[in-house]
Amino acid sequence: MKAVVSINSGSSSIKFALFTLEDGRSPTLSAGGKIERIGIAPRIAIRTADGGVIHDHDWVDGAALSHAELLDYLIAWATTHLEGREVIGIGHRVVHGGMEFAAPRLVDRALLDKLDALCALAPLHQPHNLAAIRAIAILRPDIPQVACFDTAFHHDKPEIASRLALPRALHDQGIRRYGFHGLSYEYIVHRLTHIDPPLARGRVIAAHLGNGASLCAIRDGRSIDTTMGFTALDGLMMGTRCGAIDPGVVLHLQTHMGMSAQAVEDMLYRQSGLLGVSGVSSDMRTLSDSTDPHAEEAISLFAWRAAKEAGALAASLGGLDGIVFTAGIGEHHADIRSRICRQLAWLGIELDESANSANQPVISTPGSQVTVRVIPTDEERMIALHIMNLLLGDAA
Ligand SMILES: Nc1ncnc2c1ncn2[C@@H]1O[C@H](COP(=O)(O)OP(=O)(O)O)[C@@H](O)[C@H]1O
Ligand SMILES: CC(=O)OP(=O)(O)O
Ligand SMILES: [Mg+2]
Repeated sequence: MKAVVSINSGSSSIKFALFTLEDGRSPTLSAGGKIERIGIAPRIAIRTADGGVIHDHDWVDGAALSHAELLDYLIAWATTHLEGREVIGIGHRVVHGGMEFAAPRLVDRALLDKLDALCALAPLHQPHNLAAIRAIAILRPDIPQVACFDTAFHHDKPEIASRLALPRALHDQGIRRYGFHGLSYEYIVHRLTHIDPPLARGRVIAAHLGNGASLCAIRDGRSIDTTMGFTALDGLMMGTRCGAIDPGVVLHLQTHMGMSAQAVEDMLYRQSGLLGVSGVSSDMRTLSDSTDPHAEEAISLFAWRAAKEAGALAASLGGLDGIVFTAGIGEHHADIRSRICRQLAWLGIELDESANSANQPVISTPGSQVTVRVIPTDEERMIALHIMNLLLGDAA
Protein backbone atom coordinates (compact mmCIF):
# COMPACT_ATOMS: atom_id res chain seq x y z
CA MET A 1 0.00 0.00 0.00
CA LYS A 2 1.35 3.45 -0.96
CA ALA A 3 1.68 5.94 1.87
CA VAL A 4 2.95 9.41 2.70
CA VAL A 5 4.33 10.75 5.98
CA SER A 6 3.86 14.29 7.32
CA ILE A 7 6.17 15.81 9.90
CA ASN A 8 5.30 19.06 11.65
CA SER A 9 7.95 20.35 14.01
CA GLY A 10 6.47 23.18 16.07
CA SER A 11 8.18 25.13 18.81
CA SER A 12 6.96 22.85 21.61
CA SER A 13 5.90 19.75 19.72
CA ILE A 14 6.64 17.37 16.85
CA LYS A 15 3.45 16.12 15.23
CA PHE A 16 3.52 13.36 12.64
CA ALA A 17 1.06 11.34 10.61
CA LEU A 18 1.05 8.40 8.23
CA PHE A 19 -1.54 8.50 5.47
CA THR A 20 -2.29 5.67 3.07
CA LEU A 21 -3.38 6.50 -0.47
CA GLU A 22 -6.15 3.94 -0.85
CA ASP A 23 -7.93 5.43 -3.85
CA GLY A 24 -4.79 7.13 -5.11
CA ARG A 25 -6.36 10.54 -4.52
CA SER A 26 -7.42 11.39 -0.96
CA PRO A 27 -5.09 10.57 1.95
CA THR A 28 -6.54 8.27 4.61
CA LEU A 29 -5.07 8.65 8.09
CA SER A 30 -3.54 5.39 9.21
CA ALA A 31 -1.73 6.49 12.35
CA GLY A 32 -0.58 9.74 13.86
CA GLY A 33 0.74 11.23 16.99
CA LYS A 34 2.78 13.84 18.68
CA ILE A 35 5.66 14.44 20.97
CA GLU A 36 4.55 17.42 23.05
CA ARG A 37 5.76 19.60 25.94
CA ILE A 38 9.28 19.59 24.48
CA GLY A 39 11.56 21.44 26.88
CA ILE A 40 9.22 20.85 29.84
CA ALA A 41 8.37 17.16 30.26
CA PRO A 42 8.08 15.54 26.83
CA ARG A 43 5.67 12.75 26.12
CA ILE A 44 4.86 10.80 23.00
CA ALA A 45 1.48 9.40 22.04
CA ILE A 46 0.81 7.49 18.81
CA ARG A 47 -2.73 6.50 17.86
CA THR A 48 -4.53 4.72 15.05
CA ALA A 49 -7.07 6.78 13.09
CA ASP A 50 -9.88 5.55 15.39
CA GLY A 51 -7.97 6.48 18.55
CA GLY A 52 -6.49 3.07 19.41
CA VAL A 53 -3.31 3.38 21.45
CA ILE A 54 -0.21 2.28 19.52
CA HIS A 55 2.49 3.76 21.71
CA ASP A 56 2.74 6.00 24.78
CA HIS A 57 5.83 7.13 26.58
CA ASP A 58 6.64 9.86 29.14
CA TRP A 59 10.11 11.23 29.73
CA VAL A 60 9.66 12.33 33.35
CA ASP A 61 13.06 14.00 33.63
CA GLY A 62 13.17 14.93 29.96
CA ALA A 63 13.23 18.74 30.06
CA ALA A 64 16.73 18.74 28.53
CA LEU A 65 15.85 16.43 25.62
CA SER A 66 16.29 18.30 22.35
CA HIS A 67 14.06 18.26 19.26
CA ALA A 68 16.86 16.29 17.51
CA GLU A 69 17.02 13.57 20.18
CA LEU A 70 13.25 13.21 20.23
CA LEU A 71 13.16 13.06 16.44
CA ASP A 72 15.76 10.26 16.50
CA TYR A 73 13.49 8.36 18.88
CA LEU A 74 10.56 8.88 16.54
CA ILE A 75 12.47 7.80 13.43
CA ALA A 76 13.77 4.68 15.22
CA TRP A 77 10.21 3.86 16.24
CA ALA A 78 8.79 4.51 12.77
CA THR A 79 11.42 2.40 10.99
CA THR A 80 10.30 -0.68 12.88
CA HIS A 81 6.58 0.01 12.37
CA LEU A 82 6.28 0.99 8.73
CA GLU A 83 6.70 -2.44 7.20
CA GLY A 84 4.27 -3.33 4.44
CA ARG A 85 3.83 0.29 3.35
CA GLU A 86 5.59 1.91 0.49
CA VAL A 87 6.32 5.47 1.60
CA ILE A 88 6.36 7.49 -1.63
CA GLY A 89 7.04 10.85 -0.03
CA ILE A 90 7.72 12.59 3.25
CA GLY A 91 6.52 16.15 3.72
CA HIS A 92 7.63 18.70 6.28
CA ARG A 93 6.25 21.92 7.61
CA VAL A 94 9.04 24.44 7.05
CA VAL A 95 8.24 27.63 8.88
CA HIS A 96 10.09 30.23 6.78
CA GLY A 97 10.07 30.21 2.99
CA GLY A 98 11.31 33.79 2.64
CA MET A 99 10.49 35.93 -0.39
CA GLU A 100 10.91 33.18 -2.94
CA PHE A 101 8.65 30.26 -2.03
CA ALA A 102 4.94 30.62 -2.64
CA ALA A 103 4.24 26.88 -2.94
CA PRO A 104 5.63 23.54 -1.71
CA ARG A 105 8.94 22.39 -3.20
CA LEU A 106 10.78 19.12 -3.64
CA VAL A 107 13.81 19.17 -1.39
CA ASP A 108 17.30 19.18 -2.86
CA ARG A 109 20.64 20.50 -1.65
CA ALA A 110 20.19 23.93 -3.27
CA LEU A 111 16.81 24.38 -1.56
CA LEU A 112 18.26 23.38 1.82
CA ASP A 113 21.03 25.96 1.42
CA LYS A 114 18.46 28.70 0.77
CA LEU A 115 16.34 27.58 3.71
CA ASP A 116 19.40 27.43 5.98
CA ALA A 117 19.89 31.13 5.35
CA LEU A 118 16.46 31.77 6.93
CA CYS A 119 17.23 29.99 10.23
CA ALA A 120 18.01 33.27 11.99
CA LEU A 121 14.48 34.48 11.16
CA ALA A 122 12.81 31.48 12.81
CA PRO A 123 15.21 30.23 15.48
CA LEU A 124 12.59 28.18 17.35
CA HIS A 125 11.49 26.31 14.23
CA GLN A 126 13.60 26.41 11.06
CA PRO A 127 16.67 24.60 12.49
CA HIS A 128 14.43 21.74 13.70
CA ASN A 129 12.52 21.62 10.40
CA LEU A 130 15.75 21.34 8.40
CA ALA A 131 17.38 18.92 10.87
CA ALA A 132 14.45 16.54 10.36
CA ILE A 133 14.81 16.74 6.57
CA ARG A 134 18.56 16.08 6.76
CA ALA A 135 18.21 13.19 9.23
CA ILE A 136 15.71 11.47 6.94
CA ALA A 137 17.77 12.19 3.79
CA ILE A 138 20.63 10.22 5.36
CA LEU A 139 18.45 7.31 6.44
CA ARG A 140 16.24 7.12 3.33
CA PRO A 141 17.82 9.04 0.42
CA ASP A 142 15.50 7.12 -1.94
CA ILE A 143 12.32 8.79 -0.59
CA PRO A 144 11.48 12.24 -2.04
CA GLN A 145 10.95 14.93 0.59
CA VAL A 146 8.69 17.95 0.21
CA ALA A 147 9.04 21.27 2.02
CA CYS A 148 5.69 22.98 2.75
CA PHE A 149 6.06 26.58 3.87
CA ASP A 150 4.14 28.34 6.62
CA THR A 151 4.71 31.63 4.83
CA ALA A 152 3.31 30.47 1.46
CA PHE A 153 -0.39 31.06 2.24
CA HIS A 154 0.40 34.73 2.91
CA HIS A 155 2.73 35.19 -0.05
CA ASP A 156 0.24 37.04 -2.23
CA LYS A 157 -1.43 39.15 0.44
CA PRO A 158 -1.81 42.82 -0.50
CA GLU A 159 1.41 44.84 -0.65
CA ILE A 160 0.15 47.16 2.08
CA ALA A 161 -0.04 44.25 4.53
CA SER A 162 3.51 43.20 3.62
CA ARG A 163 5.28 46.50 4.03
CA LEU A 164 6.97 47.74 7.21
CA ALA A 165 7.25 51.51 7.54
CA LEU A 166 11.02 51.34 7.05
CA PRO A 167 13.24 52.70 4.26
CA ARG A 168 12.22 51.17 0.93
CA ALA A 169 15.56 49.46 0.30
CA LEU A 170 15.02 47.16 3.28
CA HIS A 171 11.71 45.92 1.88
CA ASP A 172 13.46 45.10 -1.39
CA GLN A 173 16.04 43.12 0.59
CA GLY A 174 13.27 41.01 2.16
CA ILE A 175 12.73 42.89 5.40
CA ARG A 176 8.96 42.73 5.18
CA ARG A 177 5.94 41.14 6.81
CA TYR A 178 5.61 37.47 5.81
CA GLY A 179 3.13 35.80 8.19
CA PHE A 180 3.17 32.20 9.45
CA HIS A 181 0.89 29.29 10.44
CA GLY A 182 -0.04 29.21 6.74
CA LEU A 183 -0.59 25.45 6.53
CA SER A 184 -3.04 25.71 9.39
CA TYR A 185 -4.91 28.62 7.75
CA GLU A 186 -4.95 26.84 4.40
CA TYR A 187 -6.48 23.80 6.08
CA ILE A 188 -9.12 25.98 7.79
CA VAL A 189 -10.08 27.44 4.40
CA HIS A 190 -10.15 23.90 2.92
CA ARG A 191 -12.52 22.75 5.73
CA LEU A 192 -14.71 25.86 5.57
CA THR A 193 -15.27 25.32 1.85
CA HIS A 194 -16.72 21.91 2.72
CA ILE A 195 -18.70 22.73 5.88
CA ASP A 196 -19.74 26.38 5.43
CA PRO A 197 -19.31 27.57 1.82
CA PRO A 198 -20.91 31.01 2.37
CA LEU A 199 -18.50 31.73 5.24
CA ALA A 200 -15.59 30.44 3.15
CA ARG A 201 -16.41 33.23 0.68
CA GLY A 202 -16.78 35.84 3.43
CA ARG A 203 -14.62 37.87 5.81
CA VAL A 204 -13.12 35.59 8.45
CA ILE A 205 -10.58 35.91 11.23
CA ALA A 206 -8.87 32.58 11.89
CA ALA A 207 -7.29 32.43 15.35
CA HIS A 208 -4.47 29.90 15.55
CA LEU A 209 -3.88 29.85 19.30
CA GLY A 210 -1.25 27.26 20.18
CA ASN A 211 2.18 27.54 21.71
CA GLY A 212 2.85 29.90 18.84
CA ALA A 213 -0.19 32.08 18.18
CA SER A 214 -1.37 34.31 15.37
CA LEU A 215 -4.50 35.61 13.68
CA CYS A 216 -5.19 35.74 9.97
CA ALA A 217 -7.66 37.98 8.16
CA ILE A 218 -9.09 35.87 5.34
CA ARG A 219 -11.30 37.20 2.57
CA ASP A 220 -12.72 34.82 -0.02
CA GLY A 221 -10.26 32.14 1.09
CA ARG A 222 -7.16 34.32 0.82
CA SER A 223 -4.93 35.87 3.45
CA ILE A 224 -5.19 39.64 3.35
CA ASP A 225 -3.45 40.41 6.64
CA THR A 226 -2.00 38.57 9.60
CA THR A 227 -0.50 39.36 12.99
CA MET A 228 2.90 37.70 12.53
CA GLY A 229 5.38 39.59 10.43
CA PHE A 230 9.05 39.35 9.48
CA THR A 231 9.43 36.63 12.10
CA ALA A 232 7.11 34.49 14.22
CA LEU A 233 7.79 36.85 17.11
CA ASP A 234 5.34 39.55 16.05
CA GLY A 235 1.68 39.96 16.94
CA LEU A 236 0.02 38.02 19.75
CA MET A 237 1.51 37.07 23.08
CA MET A 238 2.55 33.39 22.94
CA GLY A 239 3.82 30.57 25.16
CA THR A 240 7.33 31.98 25.47
CA ARG A 241 7.32 34.78 22.85
CA CYS A 242 6.41 38.38 23.63
CA GLY A 243 4.52 39.21 20.43
CA ALA A 244 4.50 42.83 19.25
CA ILE A 245 6.47 45.17 21.49
CA ASP A 246 7.80 48.67 21.14
CA PRO A 247 11.14 48.24 19.30
CA GLY A 248 12.46 50.90 21.68
CA VAL A 249 12.51 48.18 24.36
CA VAL A 250 15.01 46.15 22.32
CA LEU A 251 17.24 49.20 21.85
CA HIS A 252 17.04 49.96 25.56
CA LEU A 253 17.94 46.39 26.59
CA GLN A 254 21.01 46.44 24.36
CA THR A 255 22.18 50.00 24.78
CA HIS A 256 21.37 50.75 28.41
CA MET A 257 21.11 47.35 30.06
CA GLY A 258 24.16 45.83 28.40
CA MET A 259 22.38 42.78 27.04
CA SER A 260 23.97 41.03 24.06
CA ALA A 261 21.95 40.42 20.91
CA GLN A 262 21.90 36.72 21.82
CA ALA A 263 20.56 37.43 25.32
CA VAL A 264 17.83 39.69 23.91
CA GLU A 265 16.87 37.02 21.36
CA ASP A 266 16.67 34.44 24.12
CA MET A 267 14.49 36.72 26.25
CA LEU A 268 12.06 37.64 23.45
CA TYR A 269 11.71 34.12 22.02
CA ARG A 270 12.12 31.85 25.05
CA GLN A 271 11.56 33.73 28.32
CA SER A 272 8.61 36.00 27.57
CA GLY A 273 4.91 35.48 26.78
CA LEU A 274 2.85 33.32 29.14
CA LEU A 275 6.03 32.02 30.77
CA GLY A 276 7.53 35.44 31.37
CA VAL A 277 4.38 37.11 32.66
CA SER A 278 3.24 34.21 34.88
CA GLY A 279 6.64 33.04 36.08
CA VAL A 280 4.87 29.68 36.24
CA SER A 281 4.72 28.00 32.82
CA SER A 282 4.43 28.52 29.08
CA ASP A 283 1.73 25.85 28.95
CA MET A 284 -1.85 27.10 29.07
CA ARG A 285 -3.14 23.94 30.77
CA THR A 286 -0.69 24.42 33.65
CA LEU A 287 -1.63 28.09 33.97
CA SER A 288 -5.34 27.32 34.02
CA ASP A 289 -4.78 24.83 36.87
CA SER A 290 -2.59 27.25 38.82
CA THR A 291 -3.80 29.39 41.74
CA ASP A 292 -0.92 31.87 41.33
CA PRO A 293 -2.38 35.34 40.56
CA HIS A 294 0.39 35.91 38.02
CA ALA A 295 -0.91 32.90 36.07
CA GLU A 296 -4.34 34.57 35.88
CA GLU A 297 -2.70 37.83 34.82
CA ALA A 298 -0.88 36.03 32.00
CA ILE A 299 -4.12 34.38 30.81
CA SER A 300 -5.96 37.72 30.88
CA LEU A 301 -3.23 39.46 28.93
CA PHE A 302 -3.17 36.64 26.35
CA ALA A 303 -6.93 36.95 25.75
CA TRP A 304 -6.95 40.76 25.82
CA ARG A 305 -4.13 40.98 23.29
CA ALA A 306 -5.82 38.46 20.99
CA ALA A 307 -9.11 40.39 21.06
CA LYS A 308 -7.33 43.69 20.48
CA GLU A 309 -5.48 42.37 17.43
CA ALA A 310 -8.69 40.78 16.15
CA GLY A 311 -10.22 44.26 16.24
CA ALA A 312 -7.37 45.49 14.05
CA LEU A 313 -7.87 42.66 11.56
CA ALA A 314 -11.61 43.36 11.43
CA ALA A 315 -10.58 46.83 10.25
CA SER A 316 -8.31 45.29 7.59
CA LEU A 317 -11.28 43.20 6.43
CA GLY A 318 -13.76 46.10 6.59
CA GLY A 319 -16.16 44.07 8.75
CA LEU A 320 -16.50 40.52 9.94
CA ASP A 321 -18.63 37.49 9.04
CA GLY A 322 -16.89 34.78 11.05
CA ILE A 323 -14.23 33.81 13.54
CA VAL A 324 -12.63 30.37 13.56
CA PHE A 325 -10.71 29.20 16.64
CA THR A 326 -8.05 26.55 16.14
CA ALA A 327 -4.83 24.94 17.55
CA GLY A 328 -4.22 23.70 21.12
CA ILE A 329 -5.73 26.65 23.01
CA GLY A 330 -8.26 27.69 20.34
CA GLU A 331 -9.69 24.17 20.07
CA HIS A 332 -9.85 23.31 23.76
CA HIS A 333 -9.90 26.38 25.98
CA ALA A 334 -13.52 27.54 26.27
CA ASP A 335 -12.73 30.27 28.79
CA ILE A 336 -10.15 31.95 26.53
CA ARG A 337 -12.57 31.83 23.58
CA SER A 338 -15.27 33.31 25.77
CA ARG A 339 -13.04 36.16 26.99
CA ILE A 340 -11.99 37.01 23.43
CA CYS A 341 -15.55 36.95 22.10
CA ARG A 342 -16.89 39.06 24.98
CA GLN A 343 -14.29 41.72 24.25
CA LEU A 344 -15.37 41.63 20.60
CA ALA A 345 -19.14 41.79 21.29
CA TRP A 346 -19.25 45.25 19.65
CA LEU A 347 -18.53 43.54 16.30
CA GLY A 348 -21.88 41.74 16.57
CA ILE A 349 -20.58 38.55 18.18
CA GLU A 350 -22.95 36.71 20.48
CA LEU A 351 -21.50 33.59 22.03
CA ASP A 352 -23.59 30.58 23.00
CA GLU A 353 -21.83 29.88 26.30
CA SER A 354 -23.10 26.32 26.65
CA ALA A 355 -22.08 25.41 23.08
CA ASN A 356 -18.72 27.01 23.82
CA SER A 357 -18.21 25.05 27.05
CA ALA A 358 -18.99 21.86 25.15
CA ASN A 359 -16.43 22.70 22.39
CA GLN A 360 -19.22 22.50 19.78
CA PRO A 361 -18.33 23.19 16.12
CA VAL A 362 -20.50 26.36 16.13
CA ILE A 363 -20.33 28.37 19.36
CA SER A 364 -22.23 31.54 18.38
CA THR A 365 -26.00 31.94 18.87
CA PRO A 366 -28.24 31.58 15.79
CA GLY A 367 -28.90 35.35 15.96
CA SER A 368 -25.22 36.35 16.14
CA GLN A 369 -24.12 38.60 13.24
CA VAL A 370 -20.75 36.85 13.29
CA THR A 371 -20.57 33.04 13.14
CA VAL A 372 -18.02 31.67 15.56
CA ARG A 373 -16.64 28.20 14.84
CA VAL A 374 -14.14 25.81 16.37
CA ILE A 375 -12.27 23.80 13.72
CA PRO A 376 -9.47 21.44 14.76
CA THR A 377 -6.54 22.26 12.54
CA ASP A 378 -4.75 19.51 10.63
CA GLU A 379 -1.46 20.78 9.27
CA GLU A 380 -0.40 17.15 8.75
CA ARG A 381 -3.29 16.47 6.34
CA MET A 382 -2.52 19.71 4.50
CA ILE A 383 1.10 18.54 4.13
CA ALA A 384 -0.12 15.14 2.85
CA LEU A 385 -2.31 16.89 0.24
CA HIS A 386 0.68 18.96 -0.85
CA ILE A 387 2.91 15.87 -1.16
CA MET A 388 0.28 14.22 -3.33
CA ASN A 389 -0.21 17.30 -5.49
CA LEU A 390 3.49 17.59 -6.07
CA LEU A 391 4.30 13.91 -6.60
CA LEU A 392 1.11 12.54 -8.14
CA GLY A 393 -0.73 15.52 -9.57
CA ASP A 394 -4.06 16.76 -8.26
CA ALA A 395 -5.29 15.36 -4.93
CA ALA A 396 -8.84 15.60 -3.63
N1 LIG B 1 -7.23 20.54 26.53
C1 LIG B 1 -6.59 21.70 26.57
N2 LIG B 1 -7.06 22.74 27.31
C2 LIG B 1 -6.41 23.91 27.36
N3 LIG B 1 -5.26 24.18 26.69
C3 LIG B 1 -4.76 23.20 25.94
C4 LIG B 1 -5.37 21.90 25.83
N4 LIG B 1 -4.64 21.14 25.00
C5 LIG B 1 -3.59 21.91 24.61
N5 LIG B 1 -3.67 23.13 25.18
C6 LIG B 1 -2.70 24.22 25.07
O1 LIG B 1 -2.33 24.42 23.72
C7 LIG B 1 -0.96 24.88 23.66
C8 LIG B 1 -0.19 24.03 22.66
O2 LIG B 1 -0.80 24.17 21.42
P1 LIG B 1 -0.30 23.37 20.12
O3 LIG B 1 -1.11 23.89 18.98
O4 LIG B 1 -0.36 21.91 20.39
O5 LIG B 1 1.21 23.85 20.09
P2 LIG B 1 2.34 23.96 18.99
O6 LIG B 1 2.40 25.42 18.71
O7 LIG B 1 3.55 23.42 19.62
O8 LIG B 1 1.88 23.19 17.76
C9 LIG B 1 -0.41 24.77 25.09
O9 LIG B 1 -0.45 26.03 25.72
C10 LIG B 1 -1.40 23.83 25.76
O10 LIG B 1 -1.49 24.03 27.14
C1 LIG C 1 5.06 29.71 13.44
C2 LIG C 1 4.81 29.22 14.81
O1 LIG C 1 4.79 29.98 15.75
O2 LIG C 1 4.58 27.89 14.94
P1 LIG C 1 4.22 27.09 16.28
O3 LIG C 1 2.86 27.55 16.69
O4 LIG C 1 4.20 25.64 15.86
O5 LIG C 1 5.26 27.41 17.30
MG1 LIG D 1 1.72 24.47 16.00
